[in-house]
Amino acid sequence: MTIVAPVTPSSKMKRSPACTPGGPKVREENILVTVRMRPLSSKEIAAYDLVAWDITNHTTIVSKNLYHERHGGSYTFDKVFDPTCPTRNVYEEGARDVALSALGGINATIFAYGQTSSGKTFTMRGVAEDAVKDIYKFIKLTPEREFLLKFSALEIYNETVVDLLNRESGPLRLLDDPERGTVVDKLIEEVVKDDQHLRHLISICEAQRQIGETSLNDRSSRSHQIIRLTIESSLREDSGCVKSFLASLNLVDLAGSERATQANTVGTRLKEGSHINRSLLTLTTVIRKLSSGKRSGHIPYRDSKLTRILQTSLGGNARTAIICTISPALSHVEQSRNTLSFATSAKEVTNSAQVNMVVEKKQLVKHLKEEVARLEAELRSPEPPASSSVRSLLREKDMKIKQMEREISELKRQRDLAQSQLELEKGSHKEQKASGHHGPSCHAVKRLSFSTENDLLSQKGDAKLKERKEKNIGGKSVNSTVMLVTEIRKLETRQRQLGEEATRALELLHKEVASQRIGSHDTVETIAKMLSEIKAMHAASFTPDIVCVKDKATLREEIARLHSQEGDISVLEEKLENVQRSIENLVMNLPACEETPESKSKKKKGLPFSLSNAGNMQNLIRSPCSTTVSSHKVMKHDIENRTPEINGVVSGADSTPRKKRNSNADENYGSALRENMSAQKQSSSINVNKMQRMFKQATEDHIQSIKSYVIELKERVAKLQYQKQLLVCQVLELEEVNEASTEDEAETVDKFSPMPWNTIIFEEKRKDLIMLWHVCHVSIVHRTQFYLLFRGDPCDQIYMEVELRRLTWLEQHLDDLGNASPALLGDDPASSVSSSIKALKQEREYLAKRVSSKLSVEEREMQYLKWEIPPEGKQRRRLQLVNKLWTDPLDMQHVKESAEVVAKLVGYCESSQPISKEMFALNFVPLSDKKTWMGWNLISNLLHL
Ligand SMILES: Nc1ncnc2c1ncn2[C@@H]1O[C@H](COP(=O)(O)OP(=O)(O)OP(=O)(O)O)[C@@H](O)[C@H]1O
Repeated sequence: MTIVAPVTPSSKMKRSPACTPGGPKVREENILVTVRMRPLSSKEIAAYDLVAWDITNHTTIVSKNLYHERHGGSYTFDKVFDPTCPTRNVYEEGARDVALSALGGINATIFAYGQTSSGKTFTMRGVAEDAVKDIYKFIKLTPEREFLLKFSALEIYNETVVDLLNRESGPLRLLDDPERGTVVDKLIEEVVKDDQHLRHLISICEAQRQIGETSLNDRSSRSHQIIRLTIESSLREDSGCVKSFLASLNLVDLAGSERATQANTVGTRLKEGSHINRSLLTLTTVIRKLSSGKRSGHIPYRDSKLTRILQTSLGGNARTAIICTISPALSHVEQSRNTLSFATSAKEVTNSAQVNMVVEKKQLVKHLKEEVARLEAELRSPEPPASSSVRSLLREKDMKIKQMEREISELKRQRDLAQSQLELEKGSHKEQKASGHHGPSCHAVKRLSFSTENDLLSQKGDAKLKERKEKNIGGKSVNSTVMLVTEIRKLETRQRQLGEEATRALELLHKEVASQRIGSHDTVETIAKMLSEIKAMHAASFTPDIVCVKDKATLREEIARLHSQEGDISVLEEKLENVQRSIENLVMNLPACEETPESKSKKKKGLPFSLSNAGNMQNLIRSPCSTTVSSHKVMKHDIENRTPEINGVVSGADSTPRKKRNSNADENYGSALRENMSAQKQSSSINVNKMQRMFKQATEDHIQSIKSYVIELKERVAKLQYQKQLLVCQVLELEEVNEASTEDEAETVDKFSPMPWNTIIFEEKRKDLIMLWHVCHVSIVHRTQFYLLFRGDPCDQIYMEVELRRLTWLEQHLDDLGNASPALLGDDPASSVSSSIKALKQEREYLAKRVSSKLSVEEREMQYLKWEIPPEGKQRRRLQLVNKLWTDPLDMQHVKESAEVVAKLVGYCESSQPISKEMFALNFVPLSDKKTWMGWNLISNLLHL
């Protein structure tokens, strides 16, 4: 067989290869998806199992639809291999092209996906063997290149990464490398000597891998295995090429998805199964998301170690082939269907593979040395290598440079001339000024402002002299301006040819002309500057009513500003309190006098914030109302309650009238006091009552004015505080959003961050929940009720989120317990995973007892048939039935049907009182009504571990 450079079948190419600027070619293509169906196993034959699938052609597989009510459908892939097909064919048509891409610098990944015992390991073993053969054949056929192969292998067992070449190194960490993506820390890489060595390394890994016996597979792989071959190749030394191809080939044998009941797993196997299913669920989710074109959205690569390590191979810089393996047996038809639907999604995923090039330092140094030597030799040789055309080109350039230099020096000369003329002119202006004559601009100003003076001058018979002088001065000015303008024109025509030097000269001349024409240029500039400063000051002193928040930085600045104002605010508040106290004192100490009912009501109305009305004041101060509205209210209030003569004085809310009003009030107050004193001193002919009224009036007015000022200030304080609160809230919200979007260890936060609720998100979250229920061995009654109650209504979101949070915590908790040493578990036997399983077992037994009472004979028979419960078996049929419920978290049909059966058994469907969603409220307190909610005791036991 001849090995040719790997190519992508043209049918698979989505786009013609694009050229990355300065980089390698990028090609976007779909994942290559093939399906392999193994023969019926001896066990299946012995159990008279039937073949449930037909392979109608090389690309299509169809369900035989033996259960007419549920099964059916046909699936098309890049290739479908029947049970008679040898692995060599599977490799050639489903993996070789991709595998050999690694030799040309393109990352490649081949993985086998399928149910347990479907033939993944069987297939991958053959694929690895064939790939090794082909790689070494290719190397042999490419003598011009030098190849360096490095081998590494790992397994992911119960979410722990282990080095298969060095098991003793313990669990390995995953690191994020900005360039290389996820990297397995301290994973050993062994340089491969030859094909025999490579085969040997692969066999070591096989021997090291976690294998366990399940009822479905005597040698079931309990871990995901990734064999990585890094291939670097460069042209041999004498070629002078410094770049090498560098790529990895990943051969991935996934652990199989399994139904706990079918695989009859308990204890360790069950825990393994949970982890396997979890990571496969993440893989499925990643593939589903990538296939639905949601590449820009969040792809949960980080939810499992498997997807983290394979990230590049899933929608990234790699070519990928997936071989999906299925069992032909009818007893596994649901799992096969799941595999096929995974394969269907995978077909839609596109990768953007590119050729990865590296520069070998050693080769680069060698290449540079050679280059230097060559140049040195050229220099030493008597005849310059440049051709005659190059020489003439150089001469031409030299001439041009010289010509430009000449032009520049000419321009410089002209500029100097213009400058010296200007100097001269300036000097003559000064002289004229000193001798009492005015320059043109000054003269013009004088003409405008003091035309009478000129009239006088002409009247004095000095007109001729003046005219001559004017002509002389003005003429000189005009001449020099014209000359300068001409210079500018000249320069402008040459400007295009002469770069910077001309531009600078031109600018200079422009300035000079400008200063000649506008004598007050500087003044204008100063004024403009002042204006802008004034504007800036205005803007700075203006505090916006509504703070426009654009980003977090703006917010932080705003908060800092408010913080800095806080000191002022507290001082202000203190002052306000003092003022308020003074006001209250004043009110208390008002001189006693007879009060008419009218004046009483006036007083009451006019003092809204006296002690008796303090509550009112609080309300006004706390509310974030608009200043204008409340101020307006107050002012209106003031005006309403002011005596006519004082109203006449007070006309507005600004400080000037206020001062005026205050001083008026002071005067009134003072005069009243004086009058009062003199009244006491003098005779009783003066009306004391009238005096007292005047005195009171003046005092009240004084108080009112202070009060309205105080109210205004307090409102401003309240408004500032409200603004600050608002900003702090906004910053917190922004920070939450930021944290949620950070793809880091805080992935869990992201998982629970609120996002727009739609059916797809609901379905995804529900799938996560179902898996978590399974992994945490949650009561199946609880699962049923939750499943049936929450069907995607937007208001269900909170319940889903809370349930997810709880279960994630619980899963973690159970995980920790699982990893803890017996000593750490303490004496309480209930604090373990096994107690949860036991509780679930008890629940199943309890439900099994209800099968006879809750299902009619016909219903029972139907269910037995549907759930494939044989008439005879070790266990009672009803327990067998219940044991089959809620056992496959990946199969949504199974979940739905399980929920329906459990609902019947607990009488959920009959219940006249619908279960309220609030019972799933934010705590796990067991409900007293066991009839409605019988699952709580079990789940609460679990959660109170
Ligand atoms: N195409 C095939 N032809 C013949 N026998 C096969 C084929 N595929 C698988 N088998 C046999 O089926 C059994 C299970 O296969 P294998 O161990 O490869 O399954 P698996 O999918 O890797 O299972 P697990 O996920 O449990 O590791 C093995 O005995 C294997 O030899």
